[in-house]
Amino acid sequence: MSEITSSIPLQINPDLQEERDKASFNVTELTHIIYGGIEKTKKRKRLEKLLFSDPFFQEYQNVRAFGSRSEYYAASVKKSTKIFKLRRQHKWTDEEYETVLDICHDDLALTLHHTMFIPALERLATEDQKSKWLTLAKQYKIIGTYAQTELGHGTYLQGLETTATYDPQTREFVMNTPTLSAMKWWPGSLGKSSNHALVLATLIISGKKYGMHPFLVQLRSMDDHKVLPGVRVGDIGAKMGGNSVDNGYLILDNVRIPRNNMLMKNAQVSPDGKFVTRGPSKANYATMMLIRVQICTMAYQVVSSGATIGIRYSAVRRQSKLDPQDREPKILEYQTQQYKIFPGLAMSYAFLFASRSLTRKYEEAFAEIQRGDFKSLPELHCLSSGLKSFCSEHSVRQVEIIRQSCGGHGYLNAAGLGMLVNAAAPMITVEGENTVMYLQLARYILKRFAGAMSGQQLDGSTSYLSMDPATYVCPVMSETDCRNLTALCDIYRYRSYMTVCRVARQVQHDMESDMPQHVAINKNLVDLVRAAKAHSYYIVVKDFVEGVDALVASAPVIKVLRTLCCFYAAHGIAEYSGDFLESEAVGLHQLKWIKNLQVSLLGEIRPDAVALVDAFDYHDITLSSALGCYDGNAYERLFKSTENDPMNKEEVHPSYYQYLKPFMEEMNKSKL
Ligand SMILES: CCCCCCCCCCCCCCCCCCCCC/C=C/C(=O)SCCNC(=O)CCNC(=O)[C@H](O)C(C)(C)COP(=O)(O)OP(=O)(O)OC[C@H]1O[C@@H](n2cnc3c(N)ncnc32)[C@H](O)[C@@H]1OP(=O)(O)O
Ligand SMILES: Cc1cc2nc3c(=O)[nH]c(=O)nc-3n(C[C@H](O)[C@H](O)[C@H](O)COP(=O)(O)OP(=O)(O)OC[C@H]3O[C@@H](n4cnc5c(N)ncnc54)[C@H](O)[C@@H]3O)c2cc1C
Repeated sequence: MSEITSSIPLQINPDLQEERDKASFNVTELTHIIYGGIEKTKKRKRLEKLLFSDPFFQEYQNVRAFGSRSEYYAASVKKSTKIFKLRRQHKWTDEEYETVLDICHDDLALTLHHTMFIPALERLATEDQKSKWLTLAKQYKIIGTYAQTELGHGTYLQGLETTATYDPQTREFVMNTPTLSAMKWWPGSLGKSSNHALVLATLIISGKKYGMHPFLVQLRSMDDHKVLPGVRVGDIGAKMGGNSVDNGYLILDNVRIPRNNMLMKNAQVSPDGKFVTRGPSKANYATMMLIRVQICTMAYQVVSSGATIGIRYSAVRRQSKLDPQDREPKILEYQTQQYKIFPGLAMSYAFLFASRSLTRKYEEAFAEIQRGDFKSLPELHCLSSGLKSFCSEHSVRQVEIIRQSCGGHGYLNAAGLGMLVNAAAPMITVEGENTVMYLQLARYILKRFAGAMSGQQLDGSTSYLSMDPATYVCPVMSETDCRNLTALCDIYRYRSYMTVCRVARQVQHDMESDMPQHVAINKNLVDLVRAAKAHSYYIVVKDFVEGVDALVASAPVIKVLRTLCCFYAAHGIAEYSGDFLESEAVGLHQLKWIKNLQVSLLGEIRPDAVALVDAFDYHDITLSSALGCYDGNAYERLFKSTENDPMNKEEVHPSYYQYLKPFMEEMNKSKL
């Protein structure tokens, strides 16, 4: 017993080293591909070194694990301000700053200032307004949030109740929260951190409503951070996760702001109260679309972090017996363990390619929109809505499966997986609740399908809806065909086509039976979501296949990625086999072959599993997991983590003197 210490061995756990030694490809080459080249990897490493040379970043983890809500929030404010200062000092570009946020792997107290407040100013303010407000925001002379959601409405933006009534006498807007349900509720950084908020409110001029518009409202004094007259603001309380952020409530009572505080890029109110719009009516929704695109990248980061922890731990954890003559095997040897974790590994690479492709499309469309050309907006809105929902839903579910695959230790905070699941869970809700976003995509697909039926030539992500289904023959004719990525992609495309076609015909049939449109739609909502999911799955598989096909890399790297891509596609067909059979994208024979392939691919991925997660190159502080550390010394790190537990500070806990001791004394004296 005396040999048991909590010190961490210097060497890599031999079980993990053994895995690294048998990798079939060069891990560094794949890391460079993931981060977009050698230079970007080097830059990230430099930033990592700069950040983590400050002991605060290590200490922060203890506060996160063991601190009170208030201590955690304070440490998070400290971390945000440290990063802001470093940004100014080193003149980081936006890209470098985003890399730093990725390295931190955290939703920080003041992150919203950068992720939403600044992008909203960039998208919604006029040039004059930008030169004032954006400059102040970028110099951290004001700290802001994006206050849209209310207690009564988040999804239905037309139902927002906060009002901005124009007063032409004083040339001001009067901001009001007319009811309990109208109070802003949820905005991040609102409760305690921000001194300004971009408040989305219904514009009223001379008693007439003009829809939702953005207004810049000062909430707190710039001298002492005290709340300004007419403003009531606070924190909404502890959440399942993300407790470093002060999501807040806000009540405005006749708060007057100058006319120029309405962000007027897309619509203007003249001094005498005339309303003029420019561009499409949804132009003010631009910031949400950006974040939806970013959520796909976050989903990649979430699932790849989970896969890293699950796979490294499974390579060092030994349990039970496979061969009765042999020692206990690594749990990674069990086929069932591989079946739980490898879908998350394959998904990581699928989402890497899909989010990269979506980001590229977003950047191209954004450049067009800046030039006043809005033609790509509907396609981009629907693509980003679908992929945001798909990537968040699948990543959160998969990380929870990985957490369960780590047995009891997966349940400890020190494993990092519970925190990851809880932190990532809101991706499903924020920036448009997933079902609602899938339905936006479904609505677009139905319209495009109707267009195709009437002979329109379609382009973009829905161009396949012009296909003639009669020409479809399942491209998998033999077991070997199952490895053909193009064939697998065709199967997804046809499944999607048939799912869309079926629901479109049903809606049409219901409407032709004299059902009002809204009744017909509501009667088919479940199948509409199914169609949007089928379309999104097809896009992700297509992006993965095309991404791997376009790669310039060594043969071993291409081979391992093709294997993963094949597994990702085969696994999806096996998991949703009912849908694929029902749409006749595959028959029973093909399904059997694909299921066999899926299982045999587990064994092919197995030798490269650790190398494939090493390629994500997450720093130990970023992962924040005793189970997933690079050196594989999971038990030592778990034991070490107990040192920081305040419960272990005293040999005898104060509750003993307060409760247990008197209780024991009473029990011992008792005659019963
Ligand atoms: C942060 C660091 C992370 C580092 C990563 C490390 C990883 C590991 C660590 C784990 C940490 C994970 C972190 C998790 C992150 C979680 C928190 C992140 C912080 C997020 C902050 C959140 C902010 C918010 O939520 S802000 C509020 C967002 N709100 C919404 O999105 C509202 C949703 N509702 C809507 O968008 C609309 O109302 C809608 C679309 C539902 C309906 O709108 P409508 O006005 O009623 O319109 P409708 O009649 O249906 O349609 C009309 C027409 O308009 C078209 N339309 C709608 N929207 C748009 C649009 N945006 N653009 C273009 N067109 C649009 C629609 O399609 C219709 O068209 P037609 O059919 O042609 O008429
Ligand atoms: C951690 C976190 C951070 C947030 N940060 C911010 C922020 O910074 N700023 C901000 O403004 N907001 C923020 N929000 C709010 C967030 O944007 C909303 O919660 C989100 O848009 C969902 O809206 P809701 O809560 O009104 O859900 P609801 O719309 O009430 O959804 C509840 C249920 O109703 C269903 N539903 C609703 N409408 C329909 C429909 N038309 N068809 C079918 N089903 C429907 C949904 O599918 C869901 O199942 C945040 C939320 C969270 C959890």
